[in-house]
Amino acid sequence: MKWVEKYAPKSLGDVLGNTKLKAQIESWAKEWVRGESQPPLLLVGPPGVGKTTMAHLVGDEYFSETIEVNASDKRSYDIIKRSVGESAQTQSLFQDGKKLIIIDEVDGISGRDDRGGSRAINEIIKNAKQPVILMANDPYSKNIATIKRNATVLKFTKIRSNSLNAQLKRICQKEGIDYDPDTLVKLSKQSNGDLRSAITTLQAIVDDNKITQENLDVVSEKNIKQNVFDTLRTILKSKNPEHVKDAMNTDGEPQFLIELLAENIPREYENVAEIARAYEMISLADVNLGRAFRTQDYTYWKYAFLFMGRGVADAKAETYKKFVPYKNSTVYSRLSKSKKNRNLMRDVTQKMSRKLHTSPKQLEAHIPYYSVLFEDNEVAYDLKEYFKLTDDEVKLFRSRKIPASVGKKREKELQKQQKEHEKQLQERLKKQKEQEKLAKLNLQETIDEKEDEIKSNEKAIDTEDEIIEDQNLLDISDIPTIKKPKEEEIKNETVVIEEEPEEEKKDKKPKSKQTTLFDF
Ligand SMILES: Nc1ncnc2c1ncn2[C@@H]1O[C@H](COP(=O)(O)OP(=O)(O)OP(=O)(O)O)[C@@H](O)[C@H]1O
Repeated sequence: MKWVEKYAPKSLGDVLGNTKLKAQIESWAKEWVRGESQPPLLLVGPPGVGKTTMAHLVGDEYFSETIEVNASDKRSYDIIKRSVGESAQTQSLFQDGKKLIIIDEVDGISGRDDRGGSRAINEIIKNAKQPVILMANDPYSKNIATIKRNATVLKFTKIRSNSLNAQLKRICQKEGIDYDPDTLVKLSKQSNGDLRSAITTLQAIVDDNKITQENLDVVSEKNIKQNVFDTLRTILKSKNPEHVKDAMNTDGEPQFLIELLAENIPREYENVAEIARAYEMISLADVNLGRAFRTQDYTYWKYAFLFMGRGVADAKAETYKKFVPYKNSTVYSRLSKSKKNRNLMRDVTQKMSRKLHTSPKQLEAHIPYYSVLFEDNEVAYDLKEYFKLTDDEVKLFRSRKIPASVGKKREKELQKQQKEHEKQLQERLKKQKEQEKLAKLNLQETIDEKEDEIKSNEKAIDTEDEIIEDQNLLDISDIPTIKKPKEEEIKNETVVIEEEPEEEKKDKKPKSKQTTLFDF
């Protein structure tokens, strides 16, 4: 069931906001009940603030019957003339209490329309013998200038976002929906005081019993000026050209509206010919939209809006008074899912690329191979830890969660491995120290040996010195004699040193000679 209806106020006390106006309407109703005729009330204000709701609750609580008509509906105008018109101008035959007449969308009627128009309505309300409540959105519409003079005008204001937020929370709690409080605050703010729009959007964005920021973002992007679901509702529910035109004042993407219409036309329209006509209209809208984009000639844009707005609205012969649960476009919910996946892919590949020193784009191509690796629980756990992935990010590779037991087991194993590693490290250090110690000892030994060697060398040198000294003390006769050169020898500039005979030399050599290290 549509939540705006399910959670509509059941009594005047449940209506949020506009409390002074509520009291004013109640005292007006009480006057009627006391038999005091009152001028009609004209409730004006933005959509979705409870004007219609309040009017109906007043009817339920103070009058015997409520008759509601739409001022812009030709069939409704006939009703006004035939039954409401009469009952509005005459007393009931049976005097069984007053009938409240509610005339909605009076700003949509045109004085030029010969079957109705503001003149007819003015006639009715001037001579009203029954309580009449009229409703309009635009207080400055020239269509209601005369009506305003004949009625008490009550201006409704937007509902505060705090009250909206509280109501949305209540609905979520009653529906057992898992909600993110920040998303509700955001939705309340962007609903711009329109409770109907807030509740409709809330119901549309529920996905898998959850309300997430992402779902809201997908709708919000297309939902800037007029809530796109309200535009959809107006096109499908109304035949009033002015209202449809106003509803088209949405900054949302026209393509999104086309998708929404395509999804919901067969939910609202029952007649096959109407459905065919409506689809023909959105097909023409689509063609013109394509032309607008291709040619950059935005005249086509205007045609696109006319086809999807007036075209679809006029495809029905009469408006349907029934409850219709509109659905968000499946195209966009699919897009929302793929947007979610794209974001996931981007986050994961960025994390992995930092570790692997490769580009995220390249990694994207390898995801299927990683998925195969992720099939094994322990490998999946190790990869998750290594790349520092979150549980949600692991979902990119495998749908099953990594069992908690695997994590505990791997942690224990890792701790054991760490201990083993530390032990090995300690042993290696110990060995290294021992080796260093041994090397030191060897070095000391070599140093000692060398020192001994040096010492013995020094000793040898001392002995040699002694020998040399001894040799210095040898007999002068050992020195070879230098003969005086003859005159002719001097002339030849040659000096002949007379050598001793070898035999004699041998005899003159020292008797013993010590061998030193240097002789080797
Ligand atoms: N003041 C409110 N208190 C509680 N619920 C509200 C209030 N206003 C709107 N709603 C919810 O929104 C639904 C639509 O409100 P309603 O039709 O009364 O708005 P409206 O002001 O008449 O809008 P419109 O001008 O478009 O007809 C209600 O059924 C109810 O669920």
